[in-house]
Amino acid sequence: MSATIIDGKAIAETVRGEAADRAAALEAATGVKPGLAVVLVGNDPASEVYVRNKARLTVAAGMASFEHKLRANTSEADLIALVERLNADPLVHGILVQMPLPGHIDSDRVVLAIDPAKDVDGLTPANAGRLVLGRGGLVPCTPQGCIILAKHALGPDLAGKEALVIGRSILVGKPVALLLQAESCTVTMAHSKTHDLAGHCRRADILVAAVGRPEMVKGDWIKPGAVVIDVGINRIAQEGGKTRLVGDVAYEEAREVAGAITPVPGGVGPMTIACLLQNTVTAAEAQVRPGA
Ligand SMILES: Nc1nc2c(c(=O)[nH]1)N[C@@H](CN(C=O)c1ccc(C(=O)N[C@@H](CCC(=O)O)C(=O)O)cc1)CN2
Ligand SMILES: [Mg+2]
Repeated sequence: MSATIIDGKAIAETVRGEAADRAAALEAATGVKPGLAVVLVGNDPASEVYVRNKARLTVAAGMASFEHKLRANTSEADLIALVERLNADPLVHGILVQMPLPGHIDSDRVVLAIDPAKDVDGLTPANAGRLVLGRGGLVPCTPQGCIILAKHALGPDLAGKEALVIGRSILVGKPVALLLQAESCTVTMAHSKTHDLAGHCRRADILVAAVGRPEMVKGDWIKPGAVVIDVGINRIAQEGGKTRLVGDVAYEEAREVAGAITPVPGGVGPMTIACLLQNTVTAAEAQVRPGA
């Protein structure tokens, strides 16, 4: 049996369309155009591409985009001063500081400076706390994307499913585990110290791999019919000096066993920006109509 391929590109297009409709409705009703500020420090080539795509898709969704590109040697104090200016700017409803930051900057201190109402990455302690408590707030983008993709494969009710999350990062592993728990899944979090990872994988109806290790999850680790959500984006060298993108799952093997699987590229990645646009509209709506 060959798995259904979950088309993240097409699903992301639909989600971006919904964000564009909500942005247009907000502007028509209030005159306020949602605005997203993206801050990039340094010239990491992958980050430059992501930031460029964020700006392009923000404008395409009818929102305002503000790009701030800072030199790699920008001080932490200057970066925080920019974040504070963006917090106070009424045209900016969402602020995103592209990760990773250069090593001399403490990303925790920078994230802490972001107004939680504008924290469209959902990374501030206030929003992370709300997620733990199940009290709404802005939710990290990639984890939201993972849930949307899982529901495309399984339908809207994930209750009772065995879910395994490999990886415990603040950006993906921890929040996706909380979101799966909120969907009434039975959630296990695996990481580098987990014993018998393959055995845990074989019990999972939903497997989320977010570990950053190319093709680590093998086909024979997967429960037949499981939904596999591959968050990994690993660039590996090929013959002739070329590179190829692969996920954390050995795709060709896994698709023979899984019921549904996300490809890399074209799976989770496009959902990250689509959910960012949704969060930007959500943040703008809340700032324009507080308490609504
Ligand atoms: N502040 C943040 N920094 C980072 C985040 C984030 O959510 N917030 N996530 C990643 C990077 N990222 C967005 O910022 C991102 C990664 C990948 C994609 C994507 O569409 N990937 C494509 C493949 C792209 C390629 O060829 O390299 C895909 O998977 O199809 C979008 C956004 C880390 N930093
Ligand atoms: Mg650092």
